[in-house]
Amino acid sequence: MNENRLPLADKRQVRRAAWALLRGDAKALTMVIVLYCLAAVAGLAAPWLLGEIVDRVDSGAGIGTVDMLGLAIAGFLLAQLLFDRFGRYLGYRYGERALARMREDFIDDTLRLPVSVVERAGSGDLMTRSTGDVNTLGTIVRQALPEMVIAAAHIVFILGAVIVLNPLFSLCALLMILPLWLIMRWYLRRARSAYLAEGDANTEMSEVMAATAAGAKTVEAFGLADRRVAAGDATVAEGTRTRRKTLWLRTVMFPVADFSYVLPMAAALFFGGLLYFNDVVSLGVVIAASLYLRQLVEPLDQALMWIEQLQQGGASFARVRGVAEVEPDRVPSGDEPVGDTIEVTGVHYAYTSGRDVLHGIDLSVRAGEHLAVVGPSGAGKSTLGRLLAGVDAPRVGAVKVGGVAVTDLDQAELRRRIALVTQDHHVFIGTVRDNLILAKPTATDDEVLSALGTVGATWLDTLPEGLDTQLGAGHTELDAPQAQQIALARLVLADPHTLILDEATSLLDPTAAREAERALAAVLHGRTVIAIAHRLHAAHDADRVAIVDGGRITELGSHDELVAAGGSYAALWRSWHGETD
Ligand SMILES: Nc1ncnc2c1ncn2[C@@H]1O[C@H](COP(=O)(O)OP(=O)(O)OP(=O)(O)O)[C@@H](O)[C@H]1O
Repeated sequence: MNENRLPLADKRQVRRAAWALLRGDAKALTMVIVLYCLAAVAGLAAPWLLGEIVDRVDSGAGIGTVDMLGLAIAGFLLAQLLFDRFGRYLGYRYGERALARMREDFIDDTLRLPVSVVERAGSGDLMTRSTGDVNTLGTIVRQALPEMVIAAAHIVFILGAVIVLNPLFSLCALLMILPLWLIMRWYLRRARSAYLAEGDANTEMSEVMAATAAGAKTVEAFGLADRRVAAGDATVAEGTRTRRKTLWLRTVMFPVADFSYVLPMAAALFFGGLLYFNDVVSLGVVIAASLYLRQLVEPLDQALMWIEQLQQGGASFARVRGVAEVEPDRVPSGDEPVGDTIEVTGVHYAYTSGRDVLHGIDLSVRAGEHLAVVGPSGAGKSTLGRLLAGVDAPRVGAVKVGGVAVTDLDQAELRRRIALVTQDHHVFIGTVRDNLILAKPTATDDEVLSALGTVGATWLDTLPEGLDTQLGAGHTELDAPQAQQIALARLVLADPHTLILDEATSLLDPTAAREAERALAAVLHGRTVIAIAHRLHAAHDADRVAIVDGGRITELGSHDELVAAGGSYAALWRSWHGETD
């Protein structure tokens, strides 16, 4: 497995998490189990009462007794129905609540993940866990779990009833348990890989067919028909082979299971008959025991049906819980920064060990200074930005704010001081207000409006419901400059003293960029700004410019100083200036 992938929870962690999930609503769960047990107990009455009827009629009882016992059977069946109905009702509600708790925990765990871990794992991994795996768990918690508990309650009580009736008959049940256990073990060991292979073969088959159909003209032009037919034949052959394998598994498993189901009843009738004729048990007991053993079939069948799902659920739970097992990438030291100066000393950084992309960066940015970082593609500018913003920690050296390493600060504390602004300006589904107050949950409407005013978001007045306007897919959609203004207004509300801008305006078209830069200028005012810039005029306006090349700062000074020094910045400036002239 890719070492950057998010971890999987091990068996012990899955067990602990499942237990915590079940215990989270213990009262409701107890109630559900009690109702299921009552339903199972009520279900035991009918076979026993039928046996009683036979015994009593055998010993000369009249129609009145039969009527009374028949009525009792009806009563117990009704009770079973009611217990079962309320048990299921509460069980499904319990399942929904457990699922909601699990989803909330998953979101909490996801939000706690260090940014660098998510980036390395890739968002696809997290997406699969939050969709596919959470849905699988939904089916388990909603359906498989209640059905398994119901089945387990029935199995336990039916076996208990058989033992109470006559322990000899419980041996008949064993006749079924052993072959069932063996065949299921045999089946489950092979089923997973066989079904996965069948799925893969199906995918391969449709891909080859689709490619042949899509490229029909090319196939014809180059006379590739025979080769494509051969490729198609090969995938069909593989599809047939894998299907035969799964079919074979089923044709062994189902008959053995079906045969196992009838064994106890047949044995109960055979041995029961012998015992009856030897006056060891009454006819009623034989009938009741045979009916109980017949009753075992349904819950066992259900349990077997869900076992495979539960196995899949276990794998999904390991993936979902794995997110909670990611270690935090920092432990806050509790030190309070003194002042807002940023100091970078002797910083080296490598994405892959042994290959540094920053080779000893020293830099001091005083509070309120505007520093532009320029340099060729791949020079390490963004990497430096990430270290300054505390997303990653340097391999060697230190990045400090007010004398404290940025990665020694608690995440929330760090974001109150330093914010990284990139090209991504996400607008969340929700109202305009929701989109803004996530930067400062306590912000009043006046503060929100003032923040939007600062970044020149005059379009707010044209929205149908002002701050209450719903944004996002299916609602009001904002264009790129508006989305950027939302992002900038969030910064105004969050009010960090330092902003790291990583090409924050480069994705916008030039007209939009000018507008955005005006908004940006309003936000930057009075803060320390480290701007990774494509456009040299941003460098011209900065207090100082740092040229990063090959993972080192090669030039550092004011625009005028660097132009006067006649180095690479001066050359760049001359060529850019010349071009724009
Ligand atoms: N996630 C990553 N994993 C491995 N290497 C990376 C990663 N991100 C960047 N690099 C490498 O680190 C070096 C510096 O990249 P960085 O993105 O910091 O440069 P940059 O100066 O910002 O470039 P650009 O202007 O093109 O964005 C490059 O060689 C790049 O290939």
